[in-house]
Amino acid sequence: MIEAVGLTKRYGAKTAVYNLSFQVRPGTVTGFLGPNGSGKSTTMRMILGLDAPTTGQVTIGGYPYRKLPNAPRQVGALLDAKAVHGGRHARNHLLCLAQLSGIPARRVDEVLGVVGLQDVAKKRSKGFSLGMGQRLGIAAALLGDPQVLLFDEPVNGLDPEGILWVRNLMKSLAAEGRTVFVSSHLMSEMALTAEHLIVIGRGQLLADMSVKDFISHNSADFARVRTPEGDGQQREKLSAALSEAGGQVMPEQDGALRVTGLPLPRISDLAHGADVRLWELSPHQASLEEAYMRMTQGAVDYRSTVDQRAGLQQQMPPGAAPQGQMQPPLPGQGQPGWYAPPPPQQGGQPFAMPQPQDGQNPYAAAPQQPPAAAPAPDMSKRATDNEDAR
Ligand SMILES: Nc1ncnc2c1ncn2[C@@H]1O[C@H](COP(=O)(O)OP(=O)(O)OP(=O)(O)O)[C@@H](O)[C@H]1O
Repeated sequence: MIEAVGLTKRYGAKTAVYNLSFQVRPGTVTGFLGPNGSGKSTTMRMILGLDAPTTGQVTIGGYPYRKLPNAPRQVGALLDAKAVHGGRHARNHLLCLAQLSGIPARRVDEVLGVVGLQDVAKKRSKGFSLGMGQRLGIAAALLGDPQVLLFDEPVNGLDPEGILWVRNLMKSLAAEGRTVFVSSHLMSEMALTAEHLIVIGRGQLLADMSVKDFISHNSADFARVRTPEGDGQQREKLSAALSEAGGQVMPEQDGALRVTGLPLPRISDLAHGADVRLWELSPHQASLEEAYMRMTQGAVDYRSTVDQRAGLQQQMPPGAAPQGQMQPPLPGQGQPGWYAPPPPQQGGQPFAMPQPQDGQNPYAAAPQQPPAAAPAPDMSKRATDNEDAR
């Protein structure tokens, strides 16, 4: 098990990680999520003893990495697949690592087979593609047959077959009872790979829960309802009936209505009662990506005054429309990358604020102006992050 307690890392005036406490348990794949620059790599480096915490501690099986007996055989990691001597053959690279840790040479051939590089074992790694480099990095992580594995963006550069292979590999390692901690920006992939999530934003813990709970806490299931095309009157009539019955109705770009707060049979009955024909009535579950974007967009809303979309979202939460009156679509609404505000059960909170662990939550006191101890928001980078989200 990996355990972080009050982990904080400052680089001069920059706080990369602040008061982070979490556990990564064996037997499941734990995903590590957070926007660019949120502190994931810094946290992983501290777990691996490559960076010293400013305060707090992180242990593996009860020991800091540097005090762990026979660490390379207990912990394997892929941090930066490019950190390889490019002039060496893949096999020689692994042989060097194996010799340093007292691992027998036959294990090198085993892991080359596991990652599918046996045919290029005698090729210099500088000629490797991004995906081949990732496979070599994964082979190095597996070399000591460790119980604890950390992977920073393992699917980076892999083709679909490679992504599927990594997914199955992570799951099978966890199923063997190992501790598997993996970061990724690919939400769809994380949803298929991880069972548990640790989400950080600006170096602080935002969520530590199962994928299932994360999605249900940060999104709302909804129904999509479609009336006959070109019949705006029917659509308005249905919208009024649904709103009157307590539903939240939002028009989508393609003319459908997104409804929350009413079960499907009730929507059907209300449509029938209003004499409105339906062309579509379908249930939809929010994706991990949607839940994640809501949470992290919410974090951006909380800080930024430059994100126009944030302002729009705050002005028009779901259900804010007067009863029976349909709001026009928000700019971008219904387009890929548009994410509705958090569901009403979150009480309008922009995101699940981390609870103070030592009474010093830096965001609680002055939400718009973090004190020096807190990770300072990088406004230029945040704007770029939001561009990515769109
Ligand atoms: N050695 C360092 N010196 C100064 N600042 C650093 C150093 N390492 C990281 N940082 C800063 O700490 C913050 C967290 O960086 P980190 O690389 O841990 O984030 P990340 O979540 O891994 O990002 P990404 O998803 O982009 O890989 C960033 O603002 C980064 O610029």
